[in-house]
Formats: sequence, C-alpha cells, structure tokens
Amino acid sequence: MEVNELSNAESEFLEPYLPTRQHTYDESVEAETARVEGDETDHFPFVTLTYASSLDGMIALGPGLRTALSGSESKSMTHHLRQRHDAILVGIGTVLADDPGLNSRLPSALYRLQPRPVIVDPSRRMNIKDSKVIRLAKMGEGKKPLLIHADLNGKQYFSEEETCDRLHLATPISGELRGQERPEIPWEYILKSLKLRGINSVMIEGGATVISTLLAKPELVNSVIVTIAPQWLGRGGVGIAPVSTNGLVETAWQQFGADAVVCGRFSVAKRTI
Ligand SMILES: NC(=O)C1=CN([C@@H]2O[C@H](COP(=O)(O)OP(=O)(O)OC[C@H]3O[C@@H](n4cnc5c(N)ncnc54)[C@H](OP(=O)(O)O)[C@@H]3O)[C@@H](O)[C@H]2O)C=CC1
Ligand SMILES: Nc1nc(O)c(N)c(N[C@@H]2O[C@H](COP(=O)(O)O)[C@@H](O)[C@H]2O)n1
Repeated sequence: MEVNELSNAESEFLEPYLPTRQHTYDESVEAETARVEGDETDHFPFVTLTYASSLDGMIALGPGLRTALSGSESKSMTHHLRQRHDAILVGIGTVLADDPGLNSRLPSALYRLQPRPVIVDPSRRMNIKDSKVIRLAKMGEGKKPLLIHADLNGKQYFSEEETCDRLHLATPISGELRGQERPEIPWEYILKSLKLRGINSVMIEGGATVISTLLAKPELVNSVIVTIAPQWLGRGGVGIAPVSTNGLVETAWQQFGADAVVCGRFSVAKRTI
C-alpha cells in the first residue's frame, strides 16, 4: 500500500497528541550511559497507544490473522507516527501473525528518524531468521529490534547480538504469578527500562493483548490515536477488551480518506506533553 507524506493540516491535527520533537535518540549509544533524572513522571517515556479498528471494535478477522483495515491515507498517518517516536512496540503475537516491518516507509523517514522496534517476547518465541524486521534492519531501512524477554530468576540484563538486542527483565514470581505458564512482565518495568535506555517516546501499536492490558493502566498512556475503518469484521474477530472501563478527554477527530482518526488523552495520565 502506498505511503505518502501528510498534508500540513493533517500533521497539525496530530501534533498536540505527539511527544515533543527531540530526535536525540541514537540506538548506537543507547544507553549504558543514560541516567534517570528528574521527578518520578520522567521515569517513563511518552506513550502513544495506536491501532486500527473496525466499526465493531475488532482489530483482526481472527486470532493470528493479518487484516488490512487502514486505507492508504490513514496508513500514511501511522507511518508519520512511527517517525515521530523513538520506538515502536508490539507483542510477539503480532510479530507471529503479521511479520511486520515496524519501520517508517515515508520518503522523509531517513535512518535517523526510524523508530527502534521493541518486541515483547517473554518466552523467546520469535523466529529471528525469517523476520522482516531484522531483514529491514540489515538493509538499513529500519533499526535493529530490541526483544524483551522474561527472566524468571529475577535477574535483569541486556545482551547484544548481531541481529537483535535482548533485554531480560526480572518477572515478579509472587502469589498469583507463581506457576503461571506465561510470564507477565509489569508494564511499569517495560516502560521504565526503555526510558533508562534513552528511549523517550514509544508508539505502542498492538496487538489485542498488549492494547487491552495497557488500557487497564491509563496512567501510563499519554495519548491515544485510533483509526476507525468503515467496515465490520464480524463475530470471529479479535476485539479490544480492556478489563476496566475508561474514557478519553480532550478528544478530536479527522477524516483520513475513508477512515476516521480519533485522538484523545486520559485524565489520569502521569504527565501531558
Ligand atoms: N489493527 C491493528 O491496528 C493491529 C492488529 N493487530 C492484530 O492483533 C493480533 C495479535 O494480537 P495478540 O495475539 O493479542 O498479540 P500481541 O501482539 O498483543 O502479543 C501478545 C503476546 O505478547 C506477550 N506479551 C504482551 N504483553 C506482555 C507482558 N506485559 N508481559 C509478558 N508478555 C507479554 C505475550 O507473549 P506469550 O504468549 O509468549 O506469553 C502475549 O501472549 C494479530 O491478528 C494482529 O494482526 C496487531 C497490531 C495492530
Ligand atoms: N494502522 C494499521 N492499520 C491496519 O489496518 C493494520 N492491520 C495495522 N497493523 C499494524 O501494522 C503492522 C504491519 O505494518 P508493516 O508491516 O510495518 O507495514 C502490523 O503488524 C500491526 O502492528 N496497522
């Protein structure tokens, strides 16, 4: 699908919901040297939650199915968002289903402006050899991905490999988590670790599990940008279903091609722009 630069009006519409333009992030010096300074709210990167949904609230036709919802105009909007953040994060479910590129295909997205792909893969399920995100990084069309794994022994360490970097995060094995087959890494750990590595803004793109669990932590989310495509995906679809109810404030919407793009913030977010 063709990806084009946004018009001035389109990028001005989005700008209030985006992190400030910094572009100081450089993954080659990503940060052994980075230090957390400032108050508690500065310990987290700016988080933008974004995805495309059908009219019946579905993001895919079925579990594990790659489903095109955005038209070319709203897809271009997504690629604009990708180059406005230091990192783009998805869960391993999305990588296994979609084999996404996780780069920005906008003509203006020079290597310097590419987001660092971050993949939450607690149990190391990613197939490194056949991955598009790694192929693109090798060709210089995107950055090397950072994989986040769970370390059930409570350690926390970072290792660099030729094709990807791996960050092992301590997983609390207390009470309800003990004996659970799928280790769950608290979002606070993930986001603080990214900030510690010098990542100041992260666009979180999916999939259903990642979005639904983050929607239950609205205080960690600075802005929400949802594309609504004018179609229904039906009952077999994969829906967004947070465990808690919530609503956005400071909302705005604009048409991108046939799609509506809705933006907003949570009143409880730790900090605003
Ligand atoms: N329309 C849209 O905008 C988008 C649609 N999608 C669609 O979404 C679907 C994929 O959704 P889904 O299967 O839910 O996959 P996700 O991408 O949400 O990945 C879920 C998996 O990631 C791991 N994970 C996520 N969060 C954590 C955490 N906090 N701690 C530990 N592990 C975590 C777990 O891996 P494990 O299972 O190994 O424990 C979990 O099962 C696909 O069909 C895809 O096409 C995806 C992105 C955008
Ligand atoms: N914005 C948007 N619209 C859709 O209709 C989608 N299906 C998605 N999916 C997300 O984009 C990823 C694929 O992107 P690239 O391969 O990098 O172009 C996919 O994995 C989802 O994260 N997004």
